[in-house]
Amino acid sequence: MQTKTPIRDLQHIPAALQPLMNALCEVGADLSRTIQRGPLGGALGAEVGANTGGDTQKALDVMADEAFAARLATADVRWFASEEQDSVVELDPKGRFALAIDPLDGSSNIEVNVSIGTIFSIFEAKEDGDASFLRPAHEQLGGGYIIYGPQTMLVVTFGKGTQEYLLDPDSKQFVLTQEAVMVPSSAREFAINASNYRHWSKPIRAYIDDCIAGDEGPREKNFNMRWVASLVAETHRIISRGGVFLYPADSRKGYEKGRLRMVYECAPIAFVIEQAGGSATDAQDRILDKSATELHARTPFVFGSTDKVSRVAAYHDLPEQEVNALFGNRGLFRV
Ligand SMILES: O=P(O)(O)OC[C@H]1O[C@](O)(COP(=O)(O)O)[C@@H](O)[C@@H]1O
Ligand SMILES: [Mg+2]
Ligand SMILES: [Mg+2]
Repeated sequence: MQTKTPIRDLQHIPAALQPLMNALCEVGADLSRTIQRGPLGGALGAEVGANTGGDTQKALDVMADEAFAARLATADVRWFASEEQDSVVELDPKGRFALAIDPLDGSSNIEVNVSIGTIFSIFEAKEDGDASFLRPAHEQLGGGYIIYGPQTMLVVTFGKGTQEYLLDPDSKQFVLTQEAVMVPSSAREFAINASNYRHWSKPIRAYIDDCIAGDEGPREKNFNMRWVASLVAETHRIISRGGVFLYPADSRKGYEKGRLRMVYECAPIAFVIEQAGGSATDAQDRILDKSATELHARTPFVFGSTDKVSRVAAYHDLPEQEVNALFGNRGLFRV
């Protein structure tokens, strides 16, 4: 009898990466169950320490990190880089790949029963651990996320479109549900943590001011706003119904380059979004053309429908007097 693989439909996954992807999904399915059991399995949201970035580590962050590292050690992975570890770890000296991971994204939502996720990025391993990750993001072989929500899903790209899989709770396998995910271009929706308004740069404020001004402003139409505080959940909404996400740089100490991490958050999400027909920038320049300078480096991040991402960049090219103008007087973007 053939044994069941964690992913049922393997046809879009390059053969060399199938062991790695099956390992990721095996742990993802286990985590999904742990998350569903919530407090029945212990205090998943209990604070247990802090990581290199100074973020609080919760029990589930550490549990997820350990589970992925243990399982990936036998999945052809040489270098393992995690949000929860200070530096790159060598798992298998003979492994062909380097994998960067945010084992648990959206930690602040663990206790409140809101969608959280795992984000991962795959490169060919180099001799040096750091050099395997500090390279142009377009060199990724694969990137994606698992979302633990009402449904658990895998969304992934290997450079030939973006595919979506659903974890079937009956068979416990990830089943292919979409072969070519496309970001819809129609949504009038933006996602940003608006509590940071006073810390933003003028172009970001101007862009958001004009969205909020709705049909009375230069855009002459109304917009809706969302903020889940789970990057994976925001990505999944944008992949499903369009819109734009912004986590810009701001003037708070430690947020000079925004909050999100280039290697294991922004690079893989950018890859998934571009392969689904959308765009991803640092507010001006394409993320996939950039390289992280260090493992835990942050970058401003804007992604979603291409027209919206381009418009955010265009606000950065406005003459000073246009950016400063109250929305009612900003002429260049009148539709
Ligand atoms: O609390 P803020 O500043 O709005 O930040 C929310 C962002 O932080 C994150 O939770 C950071 O990820 P982690 O939970 O992996 O640290 C993102 O998922 C989310 O987009
Ligand atoms: Mg994260
Ligand atoms: Mg995390």
